[in-house]
Amino acid sequence: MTDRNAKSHHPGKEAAGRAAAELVKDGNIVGLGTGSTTAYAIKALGEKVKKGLDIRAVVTSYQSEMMAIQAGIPLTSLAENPVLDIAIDGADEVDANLNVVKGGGGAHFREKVVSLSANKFIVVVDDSKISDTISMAIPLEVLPCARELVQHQVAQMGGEASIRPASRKDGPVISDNGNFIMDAAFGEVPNPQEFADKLSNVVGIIEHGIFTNTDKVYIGYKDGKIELRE
Ligand SMILES: O=C[C@H](O)[C@H](O)[C@H](O)COP(=O)(O)O
Repeated sequence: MTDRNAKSHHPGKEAAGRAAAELVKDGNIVGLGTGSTTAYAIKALGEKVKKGLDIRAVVTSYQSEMMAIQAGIPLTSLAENPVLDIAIDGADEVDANLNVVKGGGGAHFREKVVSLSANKFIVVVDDSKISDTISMAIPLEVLPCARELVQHQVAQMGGEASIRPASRKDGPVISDNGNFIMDAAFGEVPNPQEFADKLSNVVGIIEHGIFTNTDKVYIGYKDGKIELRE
């Protein structure tokens, strides 16, 4: 997993984020994901809004809310706009069939709600996120009182779920929705759709980090070049 607190400029992430921002059209309602790569898309959209682009955005976290406000992007909600034209978001791992794993920042629940509300779901990553097959531990948002039950059910599926420790406080990472974030290691996940369905049946998991609804992925490289997969 990348260093989430790294503040240094990342040309690959910037190239991918800016490329996705180019897809946004005047009048669009836009879903804004969370994380360091989406941050570049939010910045680029803010620059376009200052030049007259008329959009409204639905955020996926306190982080993207703060970034959008700072960038001057007008906000709306799914209550007011249940169907979004486009959602742009980062990912932690992308497989050869554009299945992605998200939730390295614990925001995948609202990110999934927003991505499934959008007509187009665009993923932005740097090339370090690409792999043939999903193999990272899958982030889970878990109801706190169900943590032991979730660990037990994940073990029955052949995995091992652990509570994600917070880095600047004692105890677990608490999501923006007030739940625990756990990470479940299963090794390689060769059939993400089937596996996602199984995880959705685990009682106590509010949402898992496997997304199978990606339309396009922009991959940014260190030299600023971009690759589009769709
Ligand atoms: O929970 C966090 C989100 O799913 C992020 O979009 C994902 O972790 C990728 O973040 P980054 O672009 O910072 O690597």
